[in-house]
Amino acid sequence: MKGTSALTTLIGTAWRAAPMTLLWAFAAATAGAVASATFPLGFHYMVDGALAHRSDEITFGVAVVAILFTVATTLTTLSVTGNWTLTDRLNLFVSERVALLLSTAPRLEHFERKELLSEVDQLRDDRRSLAAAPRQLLRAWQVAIRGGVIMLLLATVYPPVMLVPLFGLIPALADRRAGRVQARAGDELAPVRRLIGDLFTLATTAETAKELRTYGVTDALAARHAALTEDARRRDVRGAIRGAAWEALGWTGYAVAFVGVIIVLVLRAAHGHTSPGQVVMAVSLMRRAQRQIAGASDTAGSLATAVRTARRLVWLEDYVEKETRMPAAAPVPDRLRTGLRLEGVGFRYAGAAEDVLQDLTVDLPAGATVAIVGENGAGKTTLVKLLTGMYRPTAGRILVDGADLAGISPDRWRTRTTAVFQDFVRPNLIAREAVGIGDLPRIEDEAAVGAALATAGAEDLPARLPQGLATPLGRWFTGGKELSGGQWQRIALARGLMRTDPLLTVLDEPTASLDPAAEAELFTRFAELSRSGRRAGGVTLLISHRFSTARTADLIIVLAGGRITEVGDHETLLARGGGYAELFTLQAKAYETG
Ligand SMILES: Nc1ncnc2c1ncn2[C@@H]1O[C@H](COP(=O)(O)OP(=O)(O)OP(=O)(O)O)[C@@H](O)[C@H]1O
Repeated sequence: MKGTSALTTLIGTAWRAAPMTLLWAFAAATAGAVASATFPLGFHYMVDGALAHRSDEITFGVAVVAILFTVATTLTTLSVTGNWTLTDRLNLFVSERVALLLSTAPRLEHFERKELLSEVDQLRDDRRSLAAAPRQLLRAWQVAIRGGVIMLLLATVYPPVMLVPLFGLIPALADRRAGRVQARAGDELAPVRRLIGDLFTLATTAETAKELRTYGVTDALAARHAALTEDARRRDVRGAIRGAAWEALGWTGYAVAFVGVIIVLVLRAAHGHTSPGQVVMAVSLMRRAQRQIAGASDTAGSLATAVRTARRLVWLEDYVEKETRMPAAAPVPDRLRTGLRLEGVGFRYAGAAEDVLQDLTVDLPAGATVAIVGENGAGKTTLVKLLTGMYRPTAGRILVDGADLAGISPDRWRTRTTAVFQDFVRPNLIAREAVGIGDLPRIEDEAAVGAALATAGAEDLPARLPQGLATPLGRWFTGGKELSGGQWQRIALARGLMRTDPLLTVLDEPTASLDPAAEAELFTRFAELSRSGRRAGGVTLLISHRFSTARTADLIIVLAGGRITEVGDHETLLARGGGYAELFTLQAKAYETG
């Protein structure tokens, strides 16, 4: 689907959203355009009537101007109101569509790859231009009608004058060129603007304020923000000047041609080939023609932005559709029989120079608790992203009971996985919902929410909240209750416990603000749940830097530099005396002496 048919889709949407408004706006725009282009006809009768001392002609001329001018202004005002109603409805539609598409794309690559991110940013910024597209099209329609009527009236004066509107092509083409120059400058600036926005958020958000002040980097951040803004401003101005130069060139060309035509008309009147009234009408019409051309080039510019944005929307629709479409999506098994298997799995982030994971082959047996340990940057979280289906391996495959995960719809796979991440979300919702969104169909189920909180070690939290589970959490609400870091963490854990029969449960260092004993106890609870739920054969995966927790897992995978260096249970790995044994002993000693 191309941009133009995307516009057709939008007009279709406008029709569905507000058919009567669209009809009304169209009718008012058409009648208003005819009336506003025709009223200079009255000047012709007024001037020639006055020169011939004919009062009936003067009266007719005055009536034509008065009636048509009033009709034109009234209809234009009314059609503008209709147009804005239309734009508002479409704006809502397009914003919802963009939000829905971005949030339902099954994988997260579009938030990662720079070229996709720029497309998404531009689409977010320009989405209003799409909503304005039907309004712009109506304006273009009015310009066409006015242009046609003006040409007809000019033909009655002196047919060659009909060519005058064509001179308007010179500035129109120059304006389009200027628009392209500015749009290119805008595209080039998109990444810089994103960075400026990020820096601004960083410098003005409560969550980051603490650390920034501690390290005294606020001034440096402000300086970086100022430097980037200045750079963006300079590039912006340069683009604007280049655009303005093109515009000036075009309009100078038009002015020369316009003055030339007026001289010709005056000479014709002097020789009696044209009446003075017709000259006045023609000059007025030519000025209106000039305004139509300026309006047309504005409309063309806005429509060009709308078409570009429509293409981006269509690209996003296609991208999400392609990502979601699975030729013959394999079903998610009801329960795991053999488990998950990594087979030569490798991964490289888009645009990165090196693989983050290489040749991982390991079995995660059904019902097992598995710990992944490894230094910072070893690739643990990346492996989780692959197992939860957010990203696809760039080499090898992940098997779910022997079936390739790539063949299972990511959405369906995700209904059977649950995860708690290190950088968990702190949703400003009421407490029940902040936990309940872990299993949407049961978001209102207080018993399930209470049970999840209890397993997460926060059974007493509702009693401490002023309105129990109905208490709004966070600072967004007036009267919302802000929680401590540890309390938010328990909420996140409870959220991760809402699903009762996951095939994969991931705990990616969600317990950083708990002490080692509390972390180990929580992991044991998750493991017990997983064992008691062995009917579904789910795998529980824990990422932790604490060996005291990892040791309780059925299977420990040691990752180093993106490769698996050791696999086995705690006893086996300890007996082997390798890297795991060394680090475990070191950590145990540190706890003893600490
Ligand atoms: N979005 C990304 N784009 C490019 N590279 C990334 C991205 N996320 C992570 N990496 C790189 O991948 C490597 C592994 O990162 P990952 O987050 O998987 O490590 P980790 O073992 O979970 O580390 P940690 O223990 O510090 O959380 C790192 O070198 C990191 O720089």
